[in-house]
Amino acid sequence: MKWIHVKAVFTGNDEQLAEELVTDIFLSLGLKGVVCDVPLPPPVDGFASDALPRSTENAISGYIPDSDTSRNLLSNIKQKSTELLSSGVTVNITTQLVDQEEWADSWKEFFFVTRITDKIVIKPQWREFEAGDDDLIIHIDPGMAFGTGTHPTTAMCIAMIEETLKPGQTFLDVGTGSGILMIAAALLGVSAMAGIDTDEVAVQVAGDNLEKNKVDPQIYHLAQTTLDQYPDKGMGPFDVVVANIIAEIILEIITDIKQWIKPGGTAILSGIITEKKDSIVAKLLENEFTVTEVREEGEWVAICAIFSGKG
Ligand SMILES: C[S@@+](CC[C@H](N)C(=O)[O-])C[C@H]1O[C@@H](n2cnc3c(N)ncnc32)[C@H](O)[C@@H]1O
Repeated sequence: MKWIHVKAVFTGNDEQLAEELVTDIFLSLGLKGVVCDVPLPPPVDGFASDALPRSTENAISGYIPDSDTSRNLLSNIKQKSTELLSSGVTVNITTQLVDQEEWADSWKEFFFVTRITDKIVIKPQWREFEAGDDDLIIHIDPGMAFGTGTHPTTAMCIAMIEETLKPGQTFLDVGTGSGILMIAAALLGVSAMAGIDTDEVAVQVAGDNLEKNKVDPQIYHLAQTTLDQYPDKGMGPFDVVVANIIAEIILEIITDIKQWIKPGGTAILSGIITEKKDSIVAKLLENEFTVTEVREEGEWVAICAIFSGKG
């Protein structure tokens, strides 16, 4: 099936009002997949700065089916957009014909089979891969959640988990995203694990991915929560606690991690930019952790630390 991709580039003295008015036209006329693409502030701590380029113009886009009625619908969109001139909003509409598959799956062409360590390989569902005898395969569909495994912060976490986690140990993933680190932990023989995220969608996507990877639901618990609110489900304290979140949040939760890690347990902290490394190390030392490794890749730092306190 073919769709018409309709894009409205707009300008206005009050850009927020302009955005609302143009979005309203798209939604009221029933366009599908409406996306707002406006210049945003730079990503926090550079997360995803290497992903898609940030927009330089204000645009709303959406899709209408390519059918007999699409010409009428298009002229309706154009007319309503012209009427916005009286509110000081100028809109320029352009269209492009696309295939349904092209629309739904366009991002997938950028996601390949990726070997993270000698053992662990990440395989998107739609790619072919012939696994070796010792390969551990993570099947992943990130959907709307962070965590394809190709980001250096995730890749460093996976490598550190592989080096740290022993079969039969317990694992906590703070900020689980797509659930990718929990799947790695399951492949490495974890006996029980918990994953939490503040984002409802992430918790849902993580659940789907754990199921796709056939992880036994008896061994894990997922929750939408912060660590300080995490209800004890009888799994903790944990042998290994991972948090791949931005440095500001890691700084805040180190005292909570202390409550959930076993004495002698390992914390793996990632998502830290170089400038924030020293503040994280200092906070760990203040909280009875011994830093055993600082790994760096480009501007990203991952830290491994052993908890030497009583918990
Ligand atoms: C960078 S992603 C990491 C995803 C995945 N663990 C990985 O390594 O690829 C960080 C995740 O942490 C979640 N998050 C942010 N702040 C949080 C908090 N205070 N507590 C728990 N999760 C949080 C976000 O919603 C996001 O899914």
